[in-house]
Amino acid sequence: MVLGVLIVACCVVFAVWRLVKPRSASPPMNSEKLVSDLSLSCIALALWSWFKPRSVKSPPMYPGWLPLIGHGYQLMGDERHFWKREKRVVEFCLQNNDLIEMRLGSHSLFVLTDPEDSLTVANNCLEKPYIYHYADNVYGRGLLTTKVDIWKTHRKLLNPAFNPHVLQSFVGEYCRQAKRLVSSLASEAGNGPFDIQPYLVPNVLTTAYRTTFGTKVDENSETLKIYEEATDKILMLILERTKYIWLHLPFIYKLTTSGREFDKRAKILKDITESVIANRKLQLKAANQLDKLEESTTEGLVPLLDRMLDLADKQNVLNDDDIKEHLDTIVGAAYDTTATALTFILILIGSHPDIQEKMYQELQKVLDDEDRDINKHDLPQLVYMEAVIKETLRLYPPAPRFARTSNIDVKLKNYTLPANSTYIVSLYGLHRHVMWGPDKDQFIPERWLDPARLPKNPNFFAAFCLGRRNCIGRLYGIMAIKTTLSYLLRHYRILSDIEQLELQCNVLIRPVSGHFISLESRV
Ligand code: HEM
Repeated sequence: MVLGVLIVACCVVFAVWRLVKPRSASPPMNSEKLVSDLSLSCIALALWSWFKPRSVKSPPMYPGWLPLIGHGYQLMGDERHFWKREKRVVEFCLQNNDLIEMRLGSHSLFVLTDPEDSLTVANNCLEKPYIYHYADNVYGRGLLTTKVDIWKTHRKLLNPAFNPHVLQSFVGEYCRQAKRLVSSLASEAGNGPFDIQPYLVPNVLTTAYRTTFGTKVDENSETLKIYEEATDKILMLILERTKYIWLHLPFIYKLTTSGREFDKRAKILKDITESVIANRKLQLKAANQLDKLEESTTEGLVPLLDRMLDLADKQNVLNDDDIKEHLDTIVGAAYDTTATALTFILILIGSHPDIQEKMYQELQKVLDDEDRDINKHDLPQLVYMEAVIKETLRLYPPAPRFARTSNIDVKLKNYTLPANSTYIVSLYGLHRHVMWGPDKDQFIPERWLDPARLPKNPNFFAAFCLGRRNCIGRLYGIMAIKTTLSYLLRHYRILSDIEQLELQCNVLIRPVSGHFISLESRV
């Protein structure tokens, strides 16, 4: 170790001296020298990262790390490869006392699957690490990525916009979109397996867009398509940047095609959202509606944009940029997660006809066998359906991990982790932990109806994240999913085969293809 430190120190001193030594009397530096200096610096860095002293009591290191790049090279490849790799890391973590170390470049990442340690990290490390800030010029001020001091104030301001009373006013919109989905799927019924994701994504996006922006947009609208494509591409580019460490440096990223593409797509989102905000302001001003907002009943849909404009108007707390980035974050965080959750639910109930039948019977009972719209009173009564949703999200949490950082050391059960590291809590791993019992890998919705079959702490169901910085849209998501499922189940029998399920991961995990879902008309 001492030898290592000495070698590194000598190399660094030599490299620095060669780079900075006065050259007035010497000939101009030629490219050969420059290359040799740079190579020397790289070797020094490599040696440093190789010999860098690890604390005596460090968690086990995931196998295969290399100097300079750490484990970065293992993440390269397509989205299937990425998920296979992540799953292997999680399995290694579960087998090694639920805490391991990895390196991205020379930066330490600690992967956790221990329930108590995960909760400690979730509650005490509220700051998001640098990888989240790759999204800064799109979502920077939004709740998901913003700095913790801003987050604390803004989360308090926005929490009321997601309370049950407000969300109940969205049920009419959830129904409208669910009915549209049912009719657009009619052509697939009885025609064998098909990919359902392309139906679900624009449908849920329309719901999210309308409840957030309030504009009358339908799912075939050109704006919505452009918005969806831009959001999709942005999420893909963020993941690409995370995987390839040379793209981490902002000045290099700016020069790449990906960097330019990112800026282009960010501008598209910005232009769409800014114009929606400006139009809405004009409309509301003309109708003098901001004043009437507080009197609004649960029946009328008051979009989140109006609530934010109201906050800006009355309390002068949010400016237009804040509002824009909050809205884009909410739509971005809402639609793909919810559509992916729905896809997994359909695959699972399509593979378990008995469970699907129980859901259908419960639904018919709640609706008194009537062919009527779902309302806000029906949703809480769909208890078995909620168990199915939770059990699906336990086995396949669409966002399979979250990351945090802290500028102070973090004390866990068996280790104290150094400040400024990145902590990755694997929600997928947490949900496959032995605390769920010997049947942890099986799909058993009934476990949610029997507290004895659940972990003692209900927070260990973490599909919507853990601790204080959890998902603000949890209830929104569950209500939208329940409404959509209610309409689908009443019209169709779903068939699928879980054995064929293969996963891939960009930011979310999702089926490689939804080709194995088929529908049979119930009427
Ligand atoms: C099944 C659906 C959903 C799942 C599985 C889900 C999951 C999550 C997870 C795991 C996080 C933490 C992410 C992180 O820290 O990296 C999160 C945060 C967030 N989600 Fe969701 N989400 C869902 C639906 C929604 C919906 C419908 C909305 C909005 C309408 C939403 C808005 C947000 C926002 C704004 C955050 C950031 C919260 C903060 O930091 O204060 N999500 N979600």
